[in-house]
Amino acid sequence: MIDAAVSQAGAPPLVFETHQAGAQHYAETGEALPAAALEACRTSDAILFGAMGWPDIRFPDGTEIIPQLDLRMEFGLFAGVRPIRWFPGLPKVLSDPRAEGIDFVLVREQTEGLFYARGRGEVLNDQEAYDTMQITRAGTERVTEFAFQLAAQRKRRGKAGTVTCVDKANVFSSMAFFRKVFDEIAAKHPELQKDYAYVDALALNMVKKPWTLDVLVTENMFGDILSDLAAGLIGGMGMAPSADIGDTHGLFQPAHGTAPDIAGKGVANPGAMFLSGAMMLDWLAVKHADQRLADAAGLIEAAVEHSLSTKIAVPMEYGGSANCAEMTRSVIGALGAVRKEVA
Ligand SMILES: NC(=O)c1ccc[n+]([C@@H]2O[C@H](COP(=O)([O-])OP(=O)(O)OC[C@H]3O[C@@H](n4cnc5c(N)ncnc54)[C@H](O)[C@@H]3O)[C@@H](O)[C@H]2O)c1
Ligand SMILES: CC(C)[C@H](C(=O)O)[C@@H](O)C(=O)O
Ligand SMILES: [Mg+2]
Repeated sequence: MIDAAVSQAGAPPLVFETHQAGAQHYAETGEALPAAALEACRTSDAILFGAMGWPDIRFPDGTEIIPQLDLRMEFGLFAGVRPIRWFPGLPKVLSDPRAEGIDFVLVREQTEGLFYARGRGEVLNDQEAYDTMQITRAGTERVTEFAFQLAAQRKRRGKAGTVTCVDKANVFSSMAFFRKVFDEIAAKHPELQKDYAYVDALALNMVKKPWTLDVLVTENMFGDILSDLAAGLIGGMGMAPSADIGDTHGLFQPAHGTAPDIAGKGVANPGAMFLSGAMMLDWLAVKHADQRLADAAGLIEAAVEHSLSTKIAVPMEYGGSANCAEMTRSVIGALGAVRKEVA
């Protein structure tokens, strides 16, 4: 898919190197993220990551295999960028016609928050267990600044230019601190708007009036939960891409997991993987100042939309009959059609 789009956009071919990692690889070899794979991630221009978690990440001996969390920490991938957009052909989960205007981006802090507790949690005894939330000034500043930069880009494309701080500042000191730092960063962007929402109320409004949302910035665990809720607004995880962005590295992966309930049947919707690939090309286009890579990203997005809107292939996830291979063929086939439209 990516090769075809890159070629049709007239960009030089990307060089792919494939490495194994994850829970299944660990079960087979005793290694979760081999040194060569980690080194390849470090030295590559970008990391395209499959969904991980086969069928669970926790092994009977207590070992946890979550290479994506390791990579977020290793490369400081602090911004989890999770866009949600409705386009024709996606299920209309909400009956309100304004739901066709759903187009927002969740920016999830990914190096601290409640995930700080990973590997540090304590089960004191059979009655008590603790996990600690960490919010730092540096961590909050960089993710909030990222969210404002993103809102500025979106404003140039006609969006509202509003960043909403999603927290629980009414109860937790750590979250009140998150909001305070958010405010300081917001003050540096007077041309953009800021807003606040408690995470519980935001969850309500994400379902009641998601078309009012633009850019959301939030703590790690809240972002994890809200990004699945958000995907539900467009029919499920199958069109929910994700980009994990740091100062030097970018990792691109669908927001969904390994879908054990349907695994092995060939029925998964590959859309989130395609759109994650498009996010990677967009990011590489900026990194290399090469518009052709952005064009390739645009072709993939347009081909996914064309394939769905013309109902050439309706994924099983949405009650249609197209399996993963058929969806893939349909979207690759649509690349040619959309290129002619663009030309
Ligand atoms: N980014 C990741 O790698 C990631 C994300 C979430 C979960 N996981 C891991 O994946 C495993 C399964 O987790 P889970 O079941 O809670 O979440 P999941 O995202 O794998 O699945 C949730 C639901 O969405 C459906 N679904 C997901 N992707 C789909 C697709 N492409 N097409 C159609 N339907 C799709 C599944 O069938 C399931 O009903 C766990 O080990 C978990 O830790 C990994
Ligand atoms: C699998 C899990 C560790 C991961 C997370 O919690 O970040 C996933 O749910 C995600 O959304 O990327
Ligand atoms: Mg998740």
